[in-house]
Amino acid sequence: MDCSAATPTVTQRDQWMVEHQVFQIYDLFASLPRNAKSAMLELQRDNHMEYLTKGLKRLDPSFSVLDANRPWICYWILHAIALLGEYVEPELEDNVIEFLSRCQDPNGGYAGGPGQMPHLATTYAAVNALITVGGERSLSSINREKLYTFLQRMKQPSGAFRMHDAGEIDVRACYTAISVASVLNILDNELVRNVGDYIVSCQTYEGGIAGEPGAEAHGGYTFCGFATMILINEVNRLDLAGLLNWVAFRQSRECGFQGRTNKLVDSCYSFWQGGVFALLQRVHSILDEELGNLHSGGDCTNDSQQTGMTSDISKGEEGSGGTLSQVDETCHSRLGGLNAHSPLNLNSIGYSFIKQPAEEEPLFHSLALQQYILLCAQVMEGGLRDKPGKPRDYYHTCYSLSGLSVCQYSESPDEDSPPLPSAVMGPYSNLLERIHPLFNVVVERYYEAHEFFATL
Ligand SMILES: CC(C)=CCC/C(C)=C/CC/C(C)=C/COP(=O)(O)OP(=O)(O)O
Ligand SMILES: [Zn+2]
Repeated sequence: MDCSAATPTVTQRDQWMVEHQVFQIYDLFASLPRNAKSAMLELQRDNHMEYLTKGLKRLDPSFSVLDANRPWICYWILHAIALLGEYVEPELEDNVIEFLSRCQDPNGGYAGGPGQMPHLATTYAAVNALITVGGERSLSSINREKLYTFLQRMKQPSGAFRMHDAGEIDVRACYTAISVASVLNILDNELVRNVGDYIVSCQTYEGGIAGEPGAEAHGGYTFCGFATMILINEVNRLDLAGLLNWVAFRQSRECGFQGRTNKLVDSCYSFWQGGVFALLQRVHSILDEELGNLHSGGDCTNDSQQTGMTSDISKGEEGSGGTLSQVDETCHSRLGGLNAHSPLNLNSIGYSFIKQPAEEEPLFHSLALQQYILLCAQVMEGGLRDKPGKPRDYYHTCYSLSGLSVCQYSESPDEDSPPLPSAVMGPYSNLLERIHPLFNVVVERYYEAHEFFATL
């Protein structure tokens, strides 16, 4: 993924061409009889599996040594397979573990390929891929001590992180660092220090979050910044009402999401923007409280008594031992997130977050987004694409399916409430596995990793 090559604002003609192609598909769909409609909406599971498995087999070491993206390809493919509720053959899993171990730098972190420079993005991809494979051999292949040293080295005096030695400082770097530290149970106050200041400085006048201060709000960075703020327990420092307003307007006439204002719809934003909604559903009381403050002039002590907030995300796990959160119910601690008085178990935030039921209905049009993914992004022969006219690829397959899963579970407040058929567009057999929206790994695989690393 080349994030430095952002394309300029689209012309009206580009927009019309995409709308034309998409609406032609919707018109055709509308004209079909019932059974043909349902065939068109069906997730082509077998074809997706064939496309994904072929890709994994091509990852073998003879693949170009210059390719710096292979941990990403592992993650995109393995996660897509996991979303489909499938497993890969043990031999292929062994190849992945062995290959990623060769990408692991002796001084910590994962590079894009063996012998290359460790990088935070490929570290995130490798860790998520190994969690998705699961099992003792896969999880114990991650050198957490060295990884912690790598994260410390990437940490900047300002609090933000660099992607790699002498690399760029941005919101992606903050998210990938905090996400891996959290899931591996090595997150501490030192890594968290001032990250929140940096992310807050990246929230723009539009309400979304940019890659760096002064840049344009974008879905990819908004997801990264928002998820980071939750993982470090400082989410209430963001302007959540502004964020919600910005992301709500990113669902386009074509029913999918665009990444930023005046840009084209693209299926990968089904996750980057859809994931923001999944997170918002679980911090809704904080949003309500911010809105209440706006209207009441800001007496947040009263608001805290009304909503009982604070306690939710930062409470930690019951009975997990160690330093469970006793965050005091003061305005300062809630708005400041971490402070010296709160012995918060930072590493339990991801777990508590997913265990707590969603507080709100989805605030985007879930069925419309599913329609875009199934009718416009799905390639019937296998794989998913950005939009009609584009070729399929593993990145869009992974993030379209992640977004589809977010949609399907968007009305199920917790794990004990499986989605109703009305929440799943097309046949119920389209139902994917549920993800943990802070990390984007299938929730069952996340639990296994959480338990494994909690005991180390
Ligand atoms: C975890 C991790 C590393 C996350 C990365 C998040 C992410 C997708 C960031 C987006 C980067 C970016 C500015 C793309 C714009 O490309 P573009 O101009 O081609 O696309 P656009 O027209 O849709 O904006
Ligand atoms: Zn895309």
